[in-house]
Amino acid sequence: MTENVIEVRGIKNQFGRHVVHENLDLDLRRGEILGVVGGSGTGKSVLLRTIVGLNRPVAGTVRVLGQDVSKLAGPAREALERRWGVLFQNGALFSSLNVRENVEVPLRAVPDLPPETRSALAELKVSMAGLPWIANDKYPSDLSGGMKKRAGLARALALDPEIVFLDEPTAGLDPIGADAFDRLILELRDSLNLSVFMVTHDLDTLHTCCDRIAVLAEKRVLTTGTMAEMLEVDHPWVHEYFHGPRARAATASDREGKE
Ligand SMILES: Nc1ncnc2c1ncn2[C@@H]1O[C@H](COP(=O)(O)OP(=O)(O)OP(=O)(O)O)[C@@H](O)[C@H]1O
Repeated sequence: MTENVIEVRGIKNQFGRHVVHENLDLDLRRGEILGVVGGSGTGKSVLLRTIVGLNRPVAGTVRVLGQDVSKLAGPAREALERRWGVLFQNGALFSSLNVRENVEVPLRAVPDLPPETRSALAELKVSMAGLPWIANDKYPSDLSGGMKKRAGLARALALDPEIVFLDEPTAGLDPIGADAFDRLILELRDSLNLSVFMVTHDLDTLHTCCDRIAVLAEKRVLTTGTMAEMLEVDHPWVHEYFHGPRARAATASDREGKE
């Protein structure tokens, strides 16, 4: 049986009187790339933040790698956090640090790691994220959007995580850059045995990368399944999303790519 690395059960998120999630359930299976989609404001980012413990839900539980996130504190909590990496939407790099130093930030939590080893490990992750050697010494302001994403990804990979969270990784990238990023995610998943939770609006990414898709609507995960299964879902938003003009273009380009 496939092991779940994330189990979200009965989550409720509410800000003031605004209920964002109610009774939301979701699983991430080990080794899969799960694409999380939904209309603007359906709470995709809030869900990601809830799973990594940056947002405390009003009700429900989140288990990551078998542990209840809300019940952990101190060193146990830090130990669990070291088993995942997050790429936030804009890369969330420290502007005063160069790329190598940004990637070194999570590595500073590792006790007794000599500075030269830390630096070498950071450079390895930078290269795994597909950046050239010279990028190590560049500051975020000198990087293109695609390079910033890759630097953010290198930092997410710094501690050899089992799970990677990606918040709209291809947003703002041109189609060629987005396609290259999709392929990088696939390669890294395969070579590092990652499980990937990816919030995305990008239909090409869903086609190229995702094993399963979860649709957020009506305050919960309305449905999950493969792309083929999504095409059969009889719900107005899901139908419009997966059968609309952009979906047709993505399907066509996917087919061309495979010919
Ligand atoms: N800290 C907060 N305080 C109050 N409201 C919040 C907070 N965080 C999120 N929200 C609200 O929760 C809702 C969901 O936000 P979220 O950013 O998760 O949506 P999303 O699905 O990721 O949207 P988009 O696709 O536009 O990025 C929005 O209405 C947002 O205003």
